[in-house]
Amino acid sequence: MNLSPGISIKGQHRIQGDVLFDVNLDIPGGLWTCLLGRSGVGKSTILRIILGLETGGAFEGIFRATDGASLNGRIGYMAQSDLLLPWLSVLDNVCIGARLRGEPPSEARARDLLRRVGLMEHTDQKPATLSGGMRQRAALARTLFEDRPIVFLDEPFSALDAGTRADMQELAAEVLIDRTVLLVTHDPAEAARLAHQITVMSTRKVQNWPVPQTKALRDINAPETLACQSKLLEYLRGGTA
Ligand SMILES: Nc1ncnc2c1ncn2[C@@H]1O[C@H](COP(=O)(O)OP(=O)(O)OP(=O)(O)O)[C@@H](O)[C@H]1O
Repeated sequence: MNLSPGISIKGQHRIQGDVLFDVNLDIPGGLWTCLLGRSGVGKSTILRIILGLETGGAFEGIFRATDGASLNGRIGYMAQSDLLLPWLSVLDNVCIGARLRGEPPSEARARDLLRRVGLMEHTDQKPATLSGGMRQRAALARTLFEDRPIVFLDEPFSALDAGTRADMQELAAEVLIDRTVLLVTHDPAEAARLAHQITVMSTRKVQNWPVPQTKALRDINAPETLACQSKLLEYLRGGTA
C-alpha cells in the first residue's frame, strides 16, 4: 500500500483583491512533481496555502489529500530560507522537530544524514559559521530527518555548486523514494532529471509538461533528459516549444 497520498488543489488566489493565479493541480502520490515558473508567479504560495501558512493574500478553493485524511503533520517542508536556529548546533538543528514534539531523536540517524550531506565535520558548529551552501545542506538534512510521507522542497539545491547539487539530488531521490514530493525549482535540468510530473505555472494557467518516458532519477546526459531540459528552458524563456 502506498502510504504517501497525493494532493489535489483547485481554486484561485488573490492578493489585495487581484487574482495572482488560478490553480487546478493534482500532485500524484508517491512521486516527484517539479513545479517551475517565472519568479513571483506564485509557486511558493501554492506550497504555503497547502501548509496553512501566511501568504499575504486569500485562497478561495479546496485542497485535500487523495486518501481523504487530514494533511496535518504529514508534510515535511524545506523553505527557500534555511530557517536554521542560530543558537543551536547543526546537529541540534537537524533534531529540533523531534525535540519540539517531545520525541527522543535518533542522533545516530541525524549524524548519518549529516555525513551524507557532507557536514560530518561540522555537526557541532553553529549555522553562522557555515557557508550558504553548507547551511542549505543542513536544512536538507533536517527535512530528510523528519521522514514525512509528503515533502515540499522550495528550491532546495539553489545555493549548491553543480557537483554538490547533483549529489544532493541523488541523495534526496534515494531517501524520498515513494514519498509524495513537490519540488519548486528554477532549473529545467533538475526537473528533467528528477520529475515524474513536471508542472509549469504562469499567470494564466498551471499546466503539466511532458516528462521523459525513462525512469527517474535520470542520467543528466541522457538524450531524453537533455531534450526535455532544452524544450522546457525554451518555453520558460518565452519561446513556443
Ligand atoms: N506575505 C506576503 N504578503 C504579500 N504578498 C506576498 C507575500 N508572499 C508572497 N507575496 C507575493 O505573492 C507573489 C507570489 O510570490 P511567491 O513567493 O509565491 O512567488 P514564486 O513563484 O515562488 O517566486 P520565486 O520564484 O521568486 O521564489 C509575489 O508577487 C509576492 O510579492
